[in-house]
Amino acid sequence: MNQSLLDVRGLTTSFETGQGRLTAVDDVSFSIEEGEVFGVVGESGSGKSVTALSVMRLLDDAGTVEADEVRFDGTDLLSLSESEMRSVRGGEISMIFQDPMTSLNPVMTIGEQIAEVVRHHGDTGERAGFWSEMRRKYVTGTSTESRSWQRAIELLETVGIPEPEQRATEYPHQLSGGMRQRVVIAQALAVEPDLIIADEPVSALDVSVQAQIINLMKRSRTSTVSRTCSSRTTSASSNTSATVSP
Ligand SMILES: Nc1ncnc2c1ncn2[C@@H]1O[C@H](COP(=O)(O)OP(=O)(O)OP(=O)(O)O)[C@@H](O)[C@H]1O
Repeated sequence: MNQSLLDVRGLTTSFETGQGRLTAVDDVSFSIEEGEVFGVVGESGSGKSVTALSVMRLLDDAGTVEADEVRFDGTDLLSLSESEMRSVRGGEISMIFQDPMTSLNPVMTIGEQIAEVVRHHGDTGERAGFWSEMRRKYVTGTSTESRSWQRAIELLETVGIPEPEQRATEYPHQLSGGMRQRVVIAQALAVEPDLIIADEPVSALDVSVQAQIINLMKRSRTSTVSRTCSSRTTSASSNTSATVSP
């Protein structure tokens, strides 16, 4: 049987509210193939964000998520423990939100924020260990810190930030909105994800910058770092699923 990268069947998410139970996502099913751009479209409040957050298991306790299946690369996401799910979020699936300020730490330079993601990803991948780190530092002369910082600068360059070495030392408030969103994309790419879920990644940006960011995301899909890019560019009514092929 041909397996999709992400298979969602019968996803239903509801919230307990003061006015009773609200069903925000009602029996939604869709599949995303490797390399595919998938868009969810619908009016405001129709459940697009809640769909993405349900798949990522990022809803607070108020939300109840039920589904016949939420399977990513063969793994049933609903059956994973919270720590297993955290490693999926920090590795195979990245999420980009509408407002980059909510994703960035205001008191940390952007270079350090990306480098931290690179280090974390390296840790989960290769599990360096004290002696390998010492060998790297004193025999090859490169520490994990300097390699991850270098990688952060490369990623800033990839997402089109001018003078990346200088920018890497700056804080989020020193960047324009478009640059901040590029930084968030660089962070998302740093984990070399198989799937990027983007929740209106450009709606807070100027029209000309929107086009640049969309093009950047399209390019990342065809590069070796990111095989699949799922993008929610507009809004979907509940019970609607849409597959948009590139
Ligand atoms: N934590 C919550 N508690 C209660 N209701 C919620 C919660 N989160 C979302 N909702 C409700 O779920 C419904 C769907 O919200 P959602 O944010 O998914 O809409 P959307 O399609 O992304 O809208 P928009 O395009 O405006 O961002 C809305 O009615 C919203 O009020």
